[in-house]
Amino acid sequence: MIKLAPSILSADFSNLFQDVQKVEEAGCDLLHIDVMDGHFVPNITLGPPVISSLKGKTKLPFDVHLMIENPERYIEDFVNAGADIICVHAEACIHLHRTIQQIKNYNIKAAVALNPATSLTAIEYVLGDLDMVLIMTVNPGFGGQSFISSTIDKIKVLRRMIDEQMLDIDIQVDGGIKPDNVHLVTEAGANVIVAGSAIFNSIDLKATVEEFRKNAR
Ligand SMILES: O=C(CO)[C@@H](O)[C@H](O)COP(=O)(O)O
Repeated sequence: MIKLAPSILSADFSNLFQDVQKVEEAGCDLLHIDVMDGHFVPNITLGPPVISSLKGKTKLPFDVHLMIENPERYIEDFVNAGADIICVHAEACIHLHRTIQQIKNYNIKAAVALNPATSLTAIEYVLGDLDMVLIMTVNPGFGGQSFISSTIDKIKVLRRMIDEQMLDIDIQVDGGIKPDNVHLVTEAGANVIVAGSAIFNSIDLKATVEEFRKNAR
């Protein structure tokens, strides 16, 4: 069974709360919140005040994906804003192990994201400390990009690493995932699916969510 995490990057920001309600009613599992700083990625999005404005208004857990440099400086702010999962990029952390421990000290879930060109060796020695690994299936920064198929092998190798070590870690994928290609990532071993444009541009949200779940089997 997959978990579906709509990426609010593709939501209508002028009606953000209503869009969050819609994805909750359609049966999604997590709210994927894309935080971008204009440095680590070219785009700028939102920060803790927007996240805290949604807290308590939805039952969906907040899955906060930090596409920012020096994320260790802001972990406390995002925890206070209501993050349930914080994901940092391996490429953005000088002391990745320390940053993961910093997140876990708040008793929330810790995740690490890897860009398409980053090897799994970047997380080899911290894998046992993680609740989730995010394999980026596009280069981070923008919604609506095309899925990069070379990431499928990376998902397969990661699934093998997790299973061999008998760890309980989610594999999340993010970027260019639609109902018609979701099987590629779930067959490879992913179980948490981020989808932005496919969800928020859908004219029949419930049907799209069902299609994701059916095709992911
Ligand atoms: O983090 C990102 C992009 O950096 C993603 O969360 C995208 O927002 C996913 O959007 P789609 O590719 O599904 O439209």
